[in-house]
Amino acid sequence: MPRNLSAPFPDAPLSSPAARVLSYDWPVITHQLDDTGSAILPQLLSPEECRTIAALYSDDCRFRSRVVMARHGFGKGEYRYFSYPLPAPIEALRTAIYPQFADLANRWNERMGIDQTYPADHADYIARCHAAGQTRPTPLLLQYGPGDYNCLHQDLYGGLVFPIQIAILLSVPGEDFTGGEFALTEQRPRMQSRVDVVSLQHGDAVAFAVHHRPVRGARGSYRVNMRHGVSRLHSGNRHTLGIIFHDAQ
Ligand SMILES: O=C(O)CCC(=O)C(=O)O
Ligand SMILES: [Fe+2]
Repeated sequence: MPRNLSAPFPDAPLSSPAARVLSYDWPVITHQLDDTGSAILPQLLSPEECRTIAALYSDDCRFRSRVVMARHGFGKGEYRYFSYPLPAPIEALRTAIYPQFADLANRWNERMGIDQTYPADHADYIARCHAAGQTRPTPLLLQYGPGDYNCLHQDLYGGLVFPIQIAILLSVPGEDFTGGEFALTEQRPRMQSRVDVVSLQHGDAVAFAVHHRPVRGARGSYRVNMRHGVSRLHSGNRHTLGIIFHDAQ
């Protein structure tokens, strides 16, 4: 990787985002994710790291594409997909977080009868994605202004799907922006949909189900259909970093 791509992020192993990943209580987080469909990783990024990553938005050479949501009926606001090589801390987070969720992802697929398994290392999973033609990186930066919103959606980019993803709030709620709440919906068979609003603080990550998740019922597990989105911003600007673990076709 050319050195200048990682230049804004001097290596500081003990305080790096990837090292911080190891300090979370993963059994508690994965239990909560399994139980409710989402879990918060408090302060995954420091205020300084949030600002540095949000500022990448205007750096054209970091990205493979830009999507203006209104043009596609996706909402209002825009996002950009990073190109490979990813900025060092984003690559490091993706690599460090994936193994923490791989077991739960395998258990979910088993319970839902989905015939996809996940190796312990992200590099091995990405090699599978690439062999299946899913070669384009999916981590993205999103940018919202006043009145912007993100319609309920699922981040599916081909047949291979890692069932959990994360989004990190890079802006300060109540200060940089108002409104703009992260929302999850759960569509249950023969029942009305349920919504969860996940209140995030600056630097918090939310881990959530991408597509389906299993819910325990009286006769074993049943599958619910998940979507996520962002409610309308009332004022200000909001940036998020999305980390999706499968690559795109
Ligand atoms: O801006 C947000 O909070 C949602 C981002 C999102 O849709 C994603 O990361 O996939
Ligand atoms: Fe998304």
